[in-house]
Amino acid sequence: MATGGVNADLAKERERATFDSEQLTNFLYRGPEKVRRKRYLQNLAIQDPVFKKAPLWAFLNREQQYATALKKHLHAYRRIQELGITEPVEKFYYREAAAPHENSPIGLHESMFIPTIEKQATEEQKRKWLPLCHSLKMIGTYAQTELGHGTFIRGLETTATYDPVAKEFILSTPKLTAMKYWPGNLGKTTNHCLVMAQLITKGKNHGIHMFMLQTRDMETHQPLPGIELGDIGPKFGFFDNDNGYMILKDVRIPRENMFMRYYKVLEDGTYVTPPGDRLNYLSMVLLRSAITSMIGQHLSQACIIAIRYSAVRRQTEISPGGEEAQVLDYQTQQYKLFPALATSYAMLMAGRFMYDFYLKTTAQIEKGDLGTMPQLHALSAGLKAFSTWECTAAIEVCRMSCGGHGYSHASGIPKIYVDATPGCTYEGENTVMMLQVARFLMKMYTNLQKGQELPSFVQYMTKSLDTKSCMKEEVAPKCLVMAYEHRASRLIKAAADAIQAMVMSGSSPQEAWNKNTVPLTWAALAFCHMFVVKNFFEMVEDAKMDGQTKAAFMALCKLYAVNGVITHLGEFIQDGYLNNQQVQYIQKSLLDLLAEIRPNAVALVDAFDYPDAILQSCLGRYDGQVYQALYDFAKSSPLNEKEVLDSFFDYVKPVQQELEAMNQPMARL
Ligand SMILES: CCCCC/C=C\C/C=C\C/C=C\C/C=C\CCCC(=O)SCCNC(=O)CCNC(=O)[C@H](O)C(C)(C)COP(=O)(O)OP(=O)(O)OC[C@H]1O[C@@H](n2cnc3c(N)ncnc32)[C@H](O)[C@@H]1OP(=O)(O)O
Ligand SMILES: Cc1cc2nc3c(=O)[nH]c(=O)nc-3n(C[C@H](O)[C@H](O)[C@H](O)COP(=O)(O)OP(=O)(O)OC[C@H]3O[C@@H](n4cnc5c(N)ncnc54)[C@H](O)[C@@H]3O)c2cc1C
Repeated sequence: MATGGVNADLAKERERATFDSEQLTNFLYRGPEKVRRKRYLQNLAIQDPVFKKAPLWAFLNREQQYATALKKHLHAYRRIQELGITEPVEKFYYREAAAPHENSPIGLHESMFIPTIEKQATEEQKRKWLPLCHSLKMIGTYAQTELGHGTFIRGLETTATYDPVAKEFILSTPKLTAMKYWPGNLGKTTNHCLVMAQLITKGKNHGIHMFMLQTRDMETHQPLPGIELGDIGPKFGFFDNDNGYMILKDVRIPRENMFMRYYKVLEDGTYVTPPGDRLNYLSMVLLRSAITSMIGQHLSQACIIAIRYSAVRRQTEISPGGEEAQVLDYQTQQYKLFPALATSYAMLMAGRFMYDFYLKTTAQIEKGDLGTMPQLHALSAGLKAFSTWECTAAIEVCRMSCGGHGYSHASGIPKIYVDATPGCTYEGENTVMMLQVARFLMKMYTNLQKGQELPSFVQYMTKSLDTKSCMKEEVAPKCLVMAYEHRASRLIKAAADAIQAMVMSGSSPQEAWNKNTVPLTWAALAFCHMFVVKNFFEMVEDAKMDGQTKAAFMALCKLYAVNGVITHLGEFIQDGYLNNQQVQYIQKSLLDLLAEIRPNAVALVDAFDYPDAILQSCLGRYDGQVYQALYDFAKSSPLNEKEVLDSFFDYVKPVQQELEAMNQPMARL
């Protein structure tokens, strides 16, 4: 039954593209040399027999999924050291190819535990802990969230009480709600964690601080005395990770286990005031800064799968007796998939900006300049929330656009979705993050009213904005960006005015804030949306690539902006900024852009450059041989190992016999 070769429709798609997808790949990965290196590292992992031989996660139970993910990620960790790979992005390429769609049980060790030691520990602490971390003698995680509190971290209830006689902290879980609950890999994998706890010294509570806690014996891996911990059970996704719970019964740790780079408790219990507020929130900021790119990649994978499949899938004769159309030719299918594709590129660009901004700002913080921390916090919180909301919604659109096959794990999309969607919750629940952005924007608005200078990315607020759009029949990027600026400014002003009016008429600032959190999130969302649109246009304009590639890229960028206006039309027209005629221009532009992107759709997803071995999708295969792959997937289902299952004899047969007996004429008498 094997067909072989590249599916004819998909081959045609690649021939008709107006640009060379390799050019866009080079731009996405920052140059041809980096693309070569990425492919080299990915191939090394793909060819490694340890990874190659492992069974597909979809056919394993949870315990097996955990064990396989652990085995693969530990092997990858060792190989990365052997190969001398040190760049974070290169480690990422290798790991992603080594264990595609499998979340690392030592992921938080690498993404939060080690970076926190590097950034928040003293030189002495680093000397002691980092070598043990690198050799995996110490495997750690980030234990902050509790059963009762995840968002409001000032309300955490775990305590760290200093005993100046023993020169130790006593870590305690005073009540049920204070139990640590959710930290990744806390349950079974790790033997250490960073604990966030209320610091109490000399009878005074100084708020939450970070402590290093050993949870398990480093040889036997048994929990240490006074520590109860375990796995929290199966979840919506992240099956392969042991998110954990932990109860601390007066566990003593040495004074030196408090993270003391910025915060200090002296031997006699004196608390030394830190150089700035919220420096111990920096580990969260790191992950938030990385999430926008990460979620953009999740969506890009879903787009490859859905778009390649839509080019192969034929359904319904367009005219009676005629050929069935490729579903990608339906305008409605394009309206589902091309905005999703544009969103993935938009987020990859926003993620690129965000991570560079993080590196720049943290370099300043390292030098003691904390001035840009509020901007870093606002941008990382806002882009994390905006990107995870947009991308997870779009992944689900991609899944449904594959019809029934999208619902099967054979498509690969359900797993992408369940592992992406907690990004809306972890590292700061999205609504809460949007309200942090709003807090920053309100402050900027007040500063503006006082005539103060604003940071560059909110300077558009200082422009006296036109009341009418410059939009013409030829929908120009400049007018689109101005429309987004106008909408954001208007919504920021509306929220600020509403709060100010309530305060003027006697409400407290808190009351006025709490009665306006919905308009505040509208303002924050509009700000983030504008930021992403503007950044996308700027990055496309600055991109060094040939004219045809740039034109194809620009069409996507315009579609992202145009589609956003249509989706949020009410907010763009509420004050008459856009008139009926201009809205019609934008609607027409949307349809024109769908048609313009159509011939390039497959090339635009090929540019993401994901090998089949990473995608692991029967529908997203490069060769388009989806039907053979679906058949092979079905055949490999463990339910097919036996022709007749034991459950047939255990359950079906006895009930059949009982029913037969009940339905005998004699039995009814
Ligand atoms: C080596 C590279 C590795 C890179 C990694 C790469 C890839 C890995 C990526 C992903 C890994 C994949 C999977 C991992 C899977 C899961 C990991 C999940 C881990 C977690 O899930 S781990 C727990 C996270 N859990 C939270 O995320 C809690 C959210 N909750 C909060 O975060 C706070 O509770 C908040 C903000 C709601 C309120 O905090 P609050 O009550 O203290 O503050 P308040 O609202 O009163 O504001 C007072 C003043 O503080 C300012 N302020 C606040 N935060 C700031 C900050 N961060 N920086 C600077 N300023 C800040 C305000 O702006 C304001 O400023 P002002 O006064 O000037 O207005
Ligand atoms: C897969 C996964 C991995 C995780 N890994 C870790 C980890 O490694 N370490 C760790 O410490 N934690 C971890 N967490 C926990 C995670 O960080 C928290 O769940 C998250 O911060 C949200 O907090 P919460 O659960 O308390 O939500 P809640 O705050 O209880 O949210 C519930 C609802 O209340 C709303 N809400 C709450 N406060 C406000 C407010 N002030 N204003 C308006 N609305 C509000 C929210 O918008 C939401 O709709 C993980 C969670 C998941 C799902």
